[in-house]
Amino acid sequence: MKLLQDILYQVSIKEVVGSTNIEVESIVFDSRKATKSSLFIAIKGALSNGHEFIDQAIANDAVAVICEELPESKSPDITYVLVSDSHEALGIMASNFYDNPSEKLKLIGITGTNGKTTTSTMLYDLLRLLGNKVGLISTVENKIDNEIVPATHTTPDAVSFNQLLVQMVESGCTYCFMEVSSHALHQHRVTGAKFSGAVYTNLSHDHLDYHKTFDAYIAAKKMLFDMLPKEAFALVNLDDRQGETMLQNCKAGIQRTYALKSMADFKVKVIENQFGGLHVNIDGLDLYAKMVGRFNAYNLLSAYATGVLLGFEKLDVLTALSSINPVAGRFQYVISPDKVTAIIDYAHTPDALKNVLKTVEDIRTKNEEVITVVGCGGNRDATKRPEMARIACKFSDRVIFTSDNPRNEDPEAIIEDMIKGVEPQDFRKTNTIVNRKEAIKMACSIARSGDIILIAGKGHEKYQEIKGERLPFDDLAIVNDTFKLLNH
Ligand SMILES: CC(=O)N[C@H]1[C@@H](OP(=O)(O)OP(=O)(O)OC[C@H]2O[C@@H](n3ccc(=O)[nH]c3=O)[C@H](O)[C@@H]2O)O[C@H](CO)[C@@H](O)[C@@H]1O[C@H](C)C(=O)N[C@@H](C)C(=O)N[C@H](CCC(=O)O)C(=O)O
Ligand SMILES: Nc1ncnc2c1ncn2[C@@H]1O[C@H](COP(=O)(O)OP(=O)(O)OP(=O)(O)O)[C@@H](O)[C@H]1O
Ligand SMILES: N[C@H](CCC[C@H](N)C(=O)O)C(=O)O
Ligand SMILES: [Mg+2]
Repeated sequence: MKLLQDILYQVSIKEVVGSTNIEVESIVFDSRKATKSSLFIAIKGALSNGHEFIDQAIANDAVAVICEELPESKSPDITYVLVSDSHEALGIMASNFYDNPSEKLKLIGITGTNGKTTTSTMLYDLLRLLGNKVGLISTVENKIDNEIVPATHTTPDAVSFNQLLVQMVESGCTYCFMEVSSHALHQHRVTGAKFSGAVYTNLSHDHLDYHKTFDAYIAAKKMLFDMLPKEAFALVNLDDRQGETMLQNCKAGIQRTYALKSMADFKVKVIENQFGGLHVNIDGLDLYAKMVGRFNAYNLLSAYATGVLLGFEKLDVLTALSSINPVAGRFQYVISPDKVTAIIDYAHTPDALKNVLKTVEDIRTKNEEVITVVGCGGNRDATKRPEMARIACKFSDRVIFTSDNPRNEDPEAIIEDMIKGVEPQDFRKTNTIVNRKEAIKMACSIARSGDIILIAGKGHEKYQEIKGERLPFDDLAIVNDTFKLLNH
């Protein structure tokens, strides 16, 4: 229970109709979730306009409404607060309503196109190994110390996010590492939170369906750095073109860079990259890590730098990093008795796919074939489809185009979009099998001893989303079953 006037602290208000000296029991942005004494925030969304549900929220006993347009007919017992940006107001109010939980632990945000889950999970594992109670908010799962809370989004909505932080604080967590997606930043899901640090991984082609232009995508990512207070640290990848952009006008008192190629505060050198893992040199010290791929050298380095910026001893950080296991579905591989290697990887952007296939190229002997099974998600950026198909062909000997999560799109139409990117000389390498399970089975059955199969796009996901339904699906389980069946 909280007074509306306290929840409104720091919200930019244009007009108030009614009293703000009223008690609020819950804060909701979905009219269907309004109950007795709820505060309802009307949001103009991608699919519908929450302003059309104000009366429904009131019918469900909401006592106050936050909106960008005042309704023509108002209920006399309801307080209406007019704001210029409901999303922003929701972020600030959710934090106020839950007593600003982000101020009660060290919250570190990780943003960028690729590497967020890997880096935040590494940091969660690292800080636990260093003896702390830690929270994690990620695509794969959320964690309150060692309790798993299933994730629905990469970054939860403002209310769920603050609720998770409250649970972390109550469980004694002193750190929380969280992925901050560009959608979340643009929709102000984390506005109002106090970050102790922010990490930038990289920026490449994704989500142009939502942000429309690359500049708008950059601006969304930069919001995390613009939010940082003076006491915070900002850590950016200087090998990435937008690394320095993130630091422009950033108020964080500690600003540090990391890189493989450029001059930076934190540097890493890759000594060996093999299926067994990475041998790197960080700050003059050797690290043998279980992760595979040069891109993971960036993730290891940013995790190391974050550990050091949080005040931990360099050697302790490196020792802990060497024992951390890779994240599920990120370059996760199985080798059949017949020596066929199948890699399951969450690469669902052109850059990620290129990185993974280049890693395979680095490691392979060239006597074998690389067979890639790949699809693209429906209801997501369609312009990455031809790019991903072109890259798959460029770095593979054979490619099977298939479905990812078609969502509400026609899977065959998605594959047609992909095929537009195939260069004429590469057509002979390609096949289309719309059914993902059949595509994986086919890849396993044509592979000969020594060959490498890459199954890209779905990584850890345990479902396939088709027409609003999430059907059980598991790339890794299908590979294991097929290998068994084939006696490979
Ligand atoms: C495009 C997008 O990001 N949409 C997110 C957004 O929904 P929205 O505000 O656009 O919702 P809407 O359906 O148009 O409804 C507008 C408003 O009317 C309300 N409403 C609606 C119906 C009703 O009867 N009553 C009512 O009050 C809704 O509750 C909402 O407040 O806000 C919702 C609450 O936070 C999210 O669940 C929803 O995520 C959708 C499901 C989604 O798929 N999002 C993906 C793209 C996403 O966010 N992905 C990123 C990761 C991407 C990456 O980095 O790879 C993530 O962070 O997960
Ligand atoms: N630092 C990196 N640079 C480039 N590619 C990477 C990097 N780290 C991981 N990848 C590739 O991107 C894929 C996704 O990695 P990860 O899940 O860590 O990214 P993410 O940013 O969390 O993605 P999402 O936006 O879906 O949450 C991996 O499977 C791998 O192919
Ligand atoms: N967080 C990403 C995940 C994409 C995963 C891929 N399997 C797909 O469905 O496109 C998104 O929502 O765009
Ligand atoms: Mg993620």
